[in-house]
Amino acid sequence: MSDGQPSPTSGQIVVSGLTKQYRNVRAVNNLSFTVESGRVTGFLGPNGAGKTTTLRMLLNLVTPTSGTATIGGRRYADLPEPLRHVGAVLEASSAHKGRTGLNHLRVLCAAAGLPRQRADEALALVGLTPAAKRKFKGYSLGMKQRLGIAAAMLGDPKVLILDEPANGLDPEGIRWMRGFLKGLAQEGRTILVSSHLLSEMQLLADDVVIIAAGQLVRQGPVDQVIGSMTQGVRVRVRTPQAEALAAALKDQNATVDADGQGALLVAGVDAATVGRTALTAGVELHELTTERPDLEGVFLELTAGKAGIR
Ligand SMILES: Nc1ncnc2c1ncn2[C@@H]1O[C@H](COP(=O)(O)OP(=O)(O)OP(=O)(O)O)[C@@H](O)[C@H]1O
Repeated sequence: MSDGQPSPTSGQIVVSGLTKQYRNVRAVNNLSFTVESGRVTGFLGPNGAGKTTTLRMLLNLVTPTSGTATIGGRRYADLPEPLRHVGAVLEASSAHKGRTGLNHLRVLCAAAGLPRQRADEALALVGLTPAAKRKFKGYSLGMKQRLGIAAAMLGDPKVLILDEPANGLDPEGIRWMRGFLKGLAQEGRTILVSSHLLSEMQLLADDVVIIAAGQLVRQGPVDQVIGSMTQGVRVRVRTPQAEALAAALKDQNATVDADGQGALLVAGVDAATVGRTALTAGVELHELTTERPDLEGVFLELTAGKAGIR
């Protein structure tokens, strides 16, 4: 759009100054972030950080104490036909035990005024067609998760919001989920996924929003968030003249450790400085690599001291 405003059909999520005060706990505290279309955004935080409360406010299931949360510029409550805009899976799907997966979805279609064939289409989308006529009580946890996603996809929404969708899934289920969500993002949809499985987020998410104790800690593309961390960044260097190089680097106030496999790990200076120091000292280099911490390390560092139990 030329004026830069999100249109009602856009899938941009904007959370602005969002706060939820329960009697004794400020579950969410002046939280602001944006989630863009065409990307998978990981919503991360330790237990009790306020992720579920934020998602519930986004979906009008919890009333904010202050602040706003909008999807395509509108609050969820103001969306016409919200199921056609936003699909959500907040907990493992529940359905009438004796009902088949297909019938469960048909009931939801009828209630939402959606065409009946959307039930078959949504089942096919999540690969559950072979189990369409089986009763829900016989579904595995993975199948229940897929059925929950099928229900969220009934309205062919532009925005999909999932709370811990990988919980309880086996590696094959997690792999399927990753491919499925990435595919939806490639179609231009907005995918917001909460998780505490950081290693999974590193494989799945394009962007991350990290919160702790109800507040924003960091937001941005996964690579940038990891790259912005200076602590934990080290330079791995291999040289036949380790002692000479270590001495020259220590003169630059770098910290130098042996990695036990014949290389040096240098902290406190960047790779360019290590290379220049080696050149000046007449030291031959066989390897010079910058090592960044993974998302797990970044997450622990960013949320350190912000206890999850409040
Ligand atoms: N209805 C409620 N009444 C009182 N306190 C609540 C309520 N819902 C959540 N809280 C508190 O708000 C804080 C945030 O909870 P929330 O469930 O949003 O966190 P979370 O990040 O989703 O955690 P988890 O990863 O453990 O699910 C917690 O301290 C929780 O105990």
